[in-house]
Amino acid sequence: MIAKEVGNHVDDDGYVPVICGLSRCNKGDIDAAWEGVRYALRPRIHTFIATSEIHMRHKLRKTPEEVIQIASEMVAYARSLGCEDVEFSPEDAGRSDTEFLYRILTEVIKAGATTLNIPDTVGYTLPSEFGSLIAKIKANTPGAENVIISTHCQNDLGLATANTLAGAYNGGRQLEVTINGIGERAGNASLQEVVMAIRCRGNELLGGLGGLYTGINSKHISVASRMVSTIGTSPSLEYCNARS
Ligand SMILES: CC(C)C(=O)C(=O)O
Repeated sequence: MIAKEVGNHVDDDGYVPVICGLSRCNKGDIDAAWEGVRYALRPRIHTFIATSEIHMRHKLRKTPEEVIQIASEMVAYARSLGCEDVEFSPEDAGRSDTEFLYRILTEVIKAGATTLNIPDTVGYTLPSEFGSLIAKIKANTPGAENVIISTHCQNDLGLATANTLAGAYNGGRQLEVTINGIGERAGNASLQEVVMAIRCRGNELLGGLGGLYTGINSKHISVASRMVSTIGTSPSLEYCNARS
């Protein structure tokens, strides 16, 4: 329904939203995601697999080579369904070996990934580290110049917005955020904080890169924020409750 209704809406200025389905790196998930998004004018499949040592060894029980093979096969599989827009995430990238990230990202680009999303899944990095990770991925991943680099920052240490901005400063051109910062545990980077930081300081602070801007009409943010706050508690409250 979302794909058919929202995904077929063309704004007055010609903008059409991308409708994206998230899936683990397996055919069943990817088929289900494709079924959910395929009726949109701009469908996308976002597939992910963990790349940190701790996740590969204890959660996936796979070797790094097996993880690379699964990731590239599943990105190619998503493309083979007719989906021209495929996002790939190396889950727990913030705690992954950077050399391994370059290798897996190189392979998924070859397999057809169009966006590389870099998640700080457990909200562990500091802004300097996350910014440097984005810069290093851009510099050391062959083919990265032809895809969009994206950030996905969790807020466990209260740094999701700062990390997202550091990612943008270092070349991230898709920033994954949520209204009011809702999300797992302490939440994700907050849309309103990131949008307003870029709006207020993007030209000045990020001017060396030609200035940054978003296409978001900030006048609608407070209405959206109030609406979302009526249907759930805030991430920080959930986080405190979970720990008390
Ligand atoms: C699936 C990915 C993007 C994710 O949510 C995370 O790693 O936090």
